[in-house]
Parts: sequence; C-alpha cells; structure tokens
Amino acid sequence: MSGCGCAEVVTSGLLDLFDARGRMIAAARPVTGSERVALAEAARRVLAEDVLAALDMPGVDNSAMDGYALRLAERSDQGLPVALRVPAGAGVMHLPAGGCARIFTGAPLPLGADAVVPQERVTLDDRGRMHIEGELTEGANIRRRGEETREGELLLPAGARLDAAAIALLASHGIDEVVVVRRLTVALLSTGDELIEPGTARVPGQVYDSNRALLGALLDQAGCEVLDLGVIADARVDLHQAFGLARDDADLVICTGGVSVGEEDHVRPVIERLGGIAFHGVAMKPGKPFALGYLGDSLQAGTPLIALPGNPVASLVGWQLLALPFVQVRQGREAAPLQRFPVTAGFSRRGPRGRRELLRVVLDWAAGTPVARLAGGQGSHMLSAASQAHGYLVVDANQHVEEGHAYQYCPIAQFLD
Ligand SMILES: Nc1nc2c(c(=O)[nH]1)N[C@H]1C(S)=C(S)[C@@H](COP(=O)(O)OP(=O)(O)OC[C@H]3O[C@@H](n4cnc5c(N)ncnc54)[C@H](O)[C@@H]3O)O[C@H]1N2
Ligand code: MOO
Repeated sequence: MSGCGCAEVVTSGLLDLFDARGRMIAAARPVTGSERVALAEAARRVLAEDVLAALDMPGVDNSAMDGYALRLAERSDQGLPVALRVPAGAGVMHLPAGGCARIFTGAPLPLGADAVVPQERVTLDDRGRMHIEGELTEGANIRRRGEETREGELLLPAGARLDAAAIALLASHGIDEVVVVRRLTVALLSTGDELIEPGTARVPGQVYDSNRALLGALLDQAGCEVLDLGVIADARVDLHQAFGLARDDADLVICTGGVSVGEEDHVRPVIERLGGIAFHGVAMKPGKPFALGYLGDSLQAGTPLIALPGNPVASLVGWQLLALPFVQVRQGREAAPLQRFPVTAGFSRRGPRGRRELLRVVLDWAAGTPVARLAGGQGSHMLSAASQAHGYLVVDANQHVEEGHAYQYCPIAQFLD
C-alpha cells in the first residue's frame, strides 16, 4: 500500500535524490554584498569576513577553582599563612614569599604562584595556616594566558553562521559588531485555486494554505528575508505576473504547488516562458515533482527558482534535503553535509517502487538503543506525523523494510541549523 492511499506510479526519468542534492549545491552561487550589524542582531547571520581574536584568551593566567594559590616549592608540613585574597575581577597581584593566596574561579593568578589547590583538599588550622591533602603538581588548576587563542589568530572564518556559541565567543573578545553577508531575499508564493488564508471562513473543498506558513517559518529559521507574494491562482497570467515581480525583487524564488503533471499544473510552462528548468523530478517520496529553474537568461545570470510540490510534507522534505543546501551556499556558507547513520526499524513495511522513501519516524529509546517507529500516517499530505517526527528512515527504492533490520536515519534537527 502506498502511504498516500493511491496506486503507486512506477517512475522513470527521475533524478536520484543524492544527485539532485549535488546539483543543487553545484548550481548555487553566493550573493555579493555585506553589512555591519550589532552583535545583538547577528544571530543566524553569516560572516562576510574572517574575524581575528582581539585578545589572548584567557587574558591572564587565572584560577580554574575556588581554592588557594601557592608556590609549590614553599609547601610545608607547617602549612602556609593566607597572605592575600584575590577575588575575580581583581588586578594582578604579587604573592608574598612564604604565603598563599585565597583565590576564586577566574581570578588572576598572583605573580609567583605556580599551582592552585581546590578548597575541598585544604584544611585551615587554628592559626589560619593552609594545609594541603594529597598530591599537587606544578600548573595544577591554572588556566594559562592564551592557552585557548592568541591575539590575531583566526577566531571565526568568513562563511561561519553565527549561532549562540559563536556570538558568545565574539562577545568574549569584546567584539560588539560584525560584518555579515546581506540577508537573502526570498520571494515566496503558493499556487492553487483551492487555497485560502488561515483565519478565514472555509467552504468544503477549500484548503488552508499551510505551505506558505511552513516555508515562511523555514526561511525565517534560515535567516532569510521573506517577500510574501501570497496565493496565486492556477492561471498562467497570474503566475506570469507574480514570477515577473519575484524575478526583479528577490535573490531566489520559492513556489509550491502546481508543479506536477495535471492540466491545472501551470507552474512549469510559465517558468519555461520566463526562463528555464534545470531539472524536474526527483526519485524521492515524498517530494517527487521538485524542480530547479530560473527566471531570466540562465541559472547563473537570472533569478534561481525552486518549485516545491503542493503536498505539504513533500514541500517540507524538498526544502530540507534540496532547497536548504542551495540557500546555504547562496548565503555564502558551505552546504551542511547530510548526517545519516544506521538505526533499527521497529516495524515492517512494503518498500516504495522506483523512489527512495523518507519515512517520518520517532526514535524509541526504551530498550537503551534507538528503534525507529512510524510517527503516524505517511501520506505526503499528512503533516501530523511530520510534526511529531524526530527524523527520516531512508528506504532505498524497491527495498522492503523489515523489523529488526537497520536503515539509514537522517535526524531532522540537522535542518534547523
Ligand atoms: N498523475 C499524477 N498525479 C500526481 C503525480 C504524478 O506523478 N502523476 N504526482 C503526485 C505527487 S508525488 C505530488 S507530491 C503531487 C504534487 O503536485 P503539485 O505540486 O502539482 O501540487 P498540487 O497539485 O497543486 O497540490 C497537491 C496537493 O497539495 C495541496 N496543496 C497545494 N498547495 C498547498 C498549500 N500551499 N498548502 C496546503 N496544501 C497545499 C493541494 O490541495 C493538493 O491536495 O502531485 C501528485 N499527483
Ligand atoms: O509522493 Mo509526492 O512526492 O506526494 O510528495
């Protein structure tokens, strides 16, 4: 049984999924143009230039523990008097000869000290002298100046996407602005006479436009500016007008629906009129009628266009596996390699004919190692399983899934980056 309840069509002339992904990556060209933004605005942006370390990191030798700093050679059975107190934020002090320093995590190591003993390994006698339990080696519990990074070294390369850790790294060097690649403007439109906006009244047969909501959220997550062109009727004249606008105002056009073979599917002929198609049709389920095209003279000189299938899960999977790497390269970064590894199936299922299938699954860890279970109905119109899924179990064309056997698994979290 096919997941969508319809008879499976044996497909030919479709591109292999991984070939198609390779073609998407090869076809993408980074945009030019950059802007300087405040660090507070820089999350999810892509660095346009290398950022060098502004400081040695750590900036001074300092303590990794709350404890006592000492000269190891002065350790004695009589204990050491506490001659100094060094809180975090204190300047660099000198350790008086024959004494130790009370010190706190991150506080500058006093000059002369060569080890720190954590307070749990210390006793103070009734004269206030510090005694150490156990062994202590030179350099113990000291974080050395520059041990992580030296001033002038490469901190983050051009093309790095700024996630929370990268932003924190920049902040730790006192950097409050960065030069980032300008945001991609992506024109987004849905096609279909049945589509209506969420929040409006519906008559039977009408369908709420979920793909624009889906892709709007995905584009936002990917750090793109969305030029929302709304729902366009399945009519050549309307599509022609919308694509004309998108071509002039966007770095990329993404449309959904009307990309299959029915006579109501007008997207392809209009793209061919205004530009061309690089490829159409991928041996994947869901997501088969995926197309890469362009508006203008060529893929490189014109505005690239990605046509995603109307079925919502087909649009989602087409974005994650094919459109996202294209966007990543266009944003000036590298396409993230596809992460996949074997996971055992906890179910059996007839295999897809002629297409590689991406089953929406959840991982069950009850037995200690993960077992993939179907997240729900697998029809490419069924968003509920897609919204529950942890990942895709990738089943090769014409292969049956057998419970207890391992198949490649692609975690969905990788597509959020
Ligand atoms: N004879 C054939 N029919 C179909 C084939 C085929 O090879 N031969 N392929 C099927 C596959 S696979 C898919 S996927 C769909 C994709 O078709 P289209 O991209 O042309 O999409 P539509 O026909 O416009 O719509 C399909 C389906 O999705 C719903 N839809 C469309 N847009 C949205 C939206 N923005 N939000 C929510 N739902 C949407 C639409 O109402 C339809 O139910 O074609 C198969 N057919
Ligand atoms: O199987 Mo389609 O590719 O329904 O998405």
